Amino acid sequence: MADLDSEQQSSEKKEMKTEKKKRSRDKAKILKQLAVEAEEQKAEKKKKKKLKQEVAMEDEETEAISEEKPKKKKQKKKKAKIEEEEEEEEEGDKVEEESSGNGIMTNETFESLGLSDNTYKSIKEMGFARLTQIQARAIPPLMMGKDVLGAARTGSGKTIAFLIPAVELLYHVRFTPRNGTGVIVICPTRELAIQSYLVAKELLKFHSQTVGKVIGGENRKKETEILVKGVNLLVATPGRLLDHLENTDGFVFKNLKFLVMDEADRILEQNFEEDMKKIIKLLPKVFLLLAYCELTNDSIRTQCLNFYLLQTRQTSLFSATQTSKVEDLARVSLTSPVYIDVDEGRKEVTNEGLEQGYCIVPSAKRLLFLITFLKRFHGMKKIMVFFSTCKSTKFHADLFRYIKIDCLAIHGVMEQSKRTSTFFQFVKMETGLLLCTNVGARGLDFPHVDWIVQYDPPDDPTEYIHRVGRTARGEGAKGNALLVLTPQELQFIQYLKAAKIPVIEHEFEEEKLLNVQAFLEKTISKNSALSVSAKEAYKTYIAGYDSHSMKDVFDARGLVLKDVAASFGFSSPPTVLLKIHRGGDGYRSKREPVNNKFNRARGGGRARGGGRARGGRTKFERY
Ligand SMILES: Nc1ncnc2c1ncn2[C@@H]1O[C@H](COP(=O)(O)OP(=O)(O)OP(=O)(O)O)[C@@H](O)[C@H]1O
Repeated sequence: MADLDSEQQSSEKKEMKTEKKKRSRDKAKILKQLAVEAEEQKAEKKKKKKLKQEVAMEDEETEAISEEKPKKKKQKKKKAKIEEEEEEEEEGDKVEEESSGNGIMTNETFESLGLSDNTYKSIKEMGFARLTQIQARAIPPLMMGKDVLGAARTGSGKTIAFLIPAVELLYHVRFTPRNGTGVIVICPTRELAIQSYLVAKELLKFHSQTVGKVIGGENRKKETEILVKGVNLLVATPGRLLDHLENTDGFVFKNLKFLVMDEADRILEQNFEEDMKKIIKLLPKVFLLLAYCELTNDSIRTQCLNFYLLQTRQTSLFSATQTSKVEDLARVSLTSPVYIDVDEGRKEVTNEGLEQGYCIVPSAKRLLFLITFLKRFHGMKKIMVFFSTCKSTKFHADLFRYIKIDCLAIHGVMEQSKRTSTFFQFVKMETGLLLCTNVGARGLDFPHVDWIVQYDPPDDPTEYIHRVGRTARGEGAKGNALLVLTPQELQFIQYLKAAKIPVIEHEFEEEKLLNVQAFLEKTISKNSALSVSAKEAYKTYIAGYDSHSMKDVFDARGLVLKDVAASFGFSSPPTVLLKIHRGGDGYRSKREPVNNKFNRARGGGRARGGGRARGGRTKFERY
């Protein structure tokens, strides 16, 4: 037996060694490539800066002698101001980079946490040795039973920061299936719930406690069967969780001890708010029962009884961005919460390895710009492109496939099985293209994404932060982000800067665009399926635009329909019924004031009312 063990151990060691070698080889390869890219980018930046200075000088001269239209002049002024700020920031950044470290890791080890052997074994298998900052600061108080409000940048390991204490709690209280659910983790999207469920499953691999998920779009009957058998750690999306809480007999949740809201600011936005209120009302607030009958050691039993029966349900809220709503909930519902803001005082809210740029593209040229970009990087990089509506995502996917740009797509009006398989397909890809709505914006941990392209602008800086957070995740990781704005939308850059998001301008080079507008128009007009898809996309794009909450920047009244139509492959605007709210309160309510990160300005939180708000109007699907 001992021989077998040592044989197994040595073969495990060998496997680990080979795996480690492979990883460090991959890493070295990536680092080498990144170094080359960084050099190229540096040279490119220098060239651009010089060019900008020359253009600025020329502009100044022409401005002095010409009588420009006031609107154009205003835009130019705005641009100049932004450029000036960019340069100042670049200088400032250099000083900051030199003076402060930018890592997310600590020197603390998982061993130092005093975890159960089985949890520790899983963590070792996952390849983690040291704690990230949020883990070092959140795990100890959570394991002491405290409520935690945790904020840390995207990709910094928040998931296991709350899952490790959850697993440890279930283990120490000795939960069994018949005790039902002891931990619920609520996630805003189905894909994120699947991802977190898989991490929880890995952490529970050597434990006896059970794990499950309930998410919209999946087979409800199967979920019911699993819930009735007893799921100790349950990951859920809000709507489906509420459904089971209200309607599933045999779902035991009276023993709930720990509730986690991942992406809490999103979960507390308007379209989840009603569900969340009901969920919180239904869930127990005080521990009622423990698995103490199964404890054999009397003193431990007494300790557990004393400790846990006095406790209220532990609650924890996590996100990279926080809004006043999260703080309000924390104030009302959490018991003496521990506030952890890992990135307090950082000059930037996004990751250091992220190169962020924007490009001012005239509305009529947007599609050509995107196709030119994709043709350049397609097949060599892993790219995510964000659209504002489901129909627009679908149309672009249909079109790209037709013109032989392979792509995947994820949006809210797809069958869940297709969504899930697409999600896993993109996880596995080394290079590839994923078109998506904001279902892809939060929490998803696709490895090694090179580019995030925001083809349609985000609703606000908060959404921007989460979208770009799909790249440059983890210690030392790099990535690129590109925001496409029309000249009328330039003002959005000011909001990004106010939210501490560093973006630089990339020159729009019209002469470099692929000359395929006529080809696209012909292709779309000849293919009836594409044509219908394009019309739907065009219509929802305008409806989405009209409902934008930042009306000072994204005002549908400023759209030139002929140009918008061109970006959907039409030679003239198609005949569709458009309802633009000229007075303009849209379907989505105003943004919350910028008030993130525990009363510190960070991104712009905002309540959403778009999409299929419960009981509200169904206008178009944004997710
Ligand atoms: N201690 C660690 N050491 C190394 N890698 C880690 C560690 N903890 C987590 N990771 C890895 O870092 C990546 C990002 O983690 P995670 O998805 O939890 O980030 P997050 O903070 O929740 O991001 P987001 O805000 O986008 O949801 C994952 O691939 C995860 O496996």
